[in-house]
Amino acid sequence: MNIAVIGTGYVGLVSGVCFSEIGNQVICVDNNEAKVEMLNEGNVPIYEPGLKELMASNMQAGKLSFTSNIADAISQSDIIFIAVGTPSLPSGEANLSYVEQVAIEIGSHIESYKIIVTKSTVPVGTNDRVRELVSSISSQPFDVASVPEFLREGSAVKDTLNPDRIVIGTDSDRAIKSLKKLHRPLTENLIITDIRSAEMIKYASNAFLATKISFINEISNICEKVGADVTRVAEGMGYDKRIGASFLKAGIGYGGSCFPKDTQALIQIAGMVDYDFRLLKSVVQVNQDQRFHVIHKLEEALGSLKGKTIAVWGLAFKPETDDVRDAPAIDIIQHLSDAGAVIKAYDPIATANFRKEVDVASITWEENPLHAAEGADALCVLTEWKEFAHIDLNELAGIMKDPIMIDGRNLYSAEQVQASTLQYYSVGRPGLTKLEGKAAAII
Ligand SMILES: NC(=O)c1ccc[n+]([C@@H]2O[C@H](COP(=O)([O-])OP(=O)(O)OC[C@H]3O[C@@H](n4cnc5c(N)ncnc54)[C@H](O)[C@@H]3O)[C@@H](O)[C@H]2O)c1
Ligand SMILES: O=c1ccn([C@@H]2O[C@H](COP(=O)(O)OP(=O)(O)O[C@H]3O[C@H](CO)[C@@H](O)[C@H](O)[C@H]3O)[C@@H](O)[C@H]2O)c(=O)[nH]1
Repeated sequence: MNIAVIGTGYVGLVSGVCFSEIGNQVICVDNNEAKVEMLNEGNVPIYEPGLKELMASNMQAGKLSFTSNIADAISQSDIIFIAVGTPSLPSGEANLSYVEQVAIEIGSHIESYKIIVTKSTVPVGTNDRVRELVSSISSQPFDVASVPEFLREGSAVKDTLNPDRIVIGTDSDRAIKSLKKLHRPLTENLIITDIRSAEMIKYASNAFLATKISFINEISNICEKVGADVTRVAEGMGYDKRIGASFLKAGIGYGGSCFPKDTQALIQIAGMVDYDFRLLKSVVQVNQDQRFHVIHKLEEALGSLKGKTIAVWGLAFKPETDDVRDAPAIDIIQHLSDAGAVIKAYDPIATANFRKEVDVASITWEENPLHAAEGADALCVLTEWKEFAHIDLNELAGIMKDPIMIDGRNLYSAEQVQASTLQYYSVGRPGLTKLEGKAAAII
């Protein structure tokens, strides 16, 4: 089939590459000409395992190309995917201006029947708006559909080629037939719904996953006070198939370009119809507070942070990505700097992006984790990169001024911690916390 994908962010680029991989002819469009030039040279603007190789082989096979000319892409395609950003407005609502702009451009260039599919995460009613905008400009025949995207950064290619399900929301039999044919090589689990339900499925899924994370983070806070181990609690809960083991890792709260934005947007969507989504508001508040538990633990260990040197390992919002959008590290580092600390930061790949996000004077950007830790009063682990997991904790303790570690991701095992001389603080595992000369704070 002939596909146009508009927007070459995570979703557009990965979807475009994967659609070509399963045998379609794909043109990806972006209005950022520098990005298009880079992509045409075979360079990938994001770090995503496996993407560069797959993109190169499909470009070479003549199945995938990039352009900034939307008219060309539309004329050569049967199905047009809208995959532009829907960032938060200051109110928390989704900013639909990019989606609307694309709808207007499609309306201006459409010359024959097309299926217009929204892949961007959009509030209920947006596909109706796309339909209205296109038909206000053009009298050509078209159908609209909502096919939300569920990929995760860091495993985006794998998720796209092996999805748990594909949701297809449309009111057109013709669109259902084509979209089923397009997606069937990826999975047999195709969920056909009305458009509004499809739009809602995406927000409800992200809000539910965010709720699981805030839930386990609150459990971890209670574990710290009652002397239970949250990792064992999550394991014990996860064997119950009704609960499931995933998204029960306690830590420093969720970040990234989706959960923070989509939870806020769903609160706004509910508010528009006079519904107070109290549960989700609490999820957001718990998540914001959880970021600062790292600071509280540092203060417990060091007292005032003024003039203290704090090493930070990990800036990306999760491992295997260089994306730092709404990374908890942004809030934490800003707070450390405001408290008068000097920061030595290291991330395997996200430093360049992070430097564009924070404007903090008292920070140095280190080339490797041990350089960052050298001479530090304490170390905070904010992203669970694999390269940190294998570091010799005794060697680490030996180069720090004070061997204090706040492990915000529960990266280290009980054995590793107990064999080390670190003064160690975890998330919800108080039995491992070694306070100077005192027994762990277990009630
Ligand atoms: N990032 C993720 O992991 C993820 C996963 C699932 C769903 N989503 C959703 O998918 C959507 C896209 O997210 P993203 O992270 O890929 O976005 P992004 O902001 O990284 O990329 C959007 C791209 O669209 C381009 N663009 C904007 N206006 C355009 C126009 N008029 N014509 C052509 N190109 C245009 C931009 O230049 C940019 O390259 C959002 O709604 C997001 O919520 C994202
Ligand atoms: O048990 C867990 C799982 C995740 N996280 C954090 O949650 C955030 C989001 O992680 P993840 O969901 O793996 O990454 P995203 O790439 O943001 O993917 C989410 O957001 C995308 C955009 O909507 C959706 O497509 C995906 O299905 C959804 O998982 C990160 O900060 C993680 O550190 C935890 O703290 N504990």
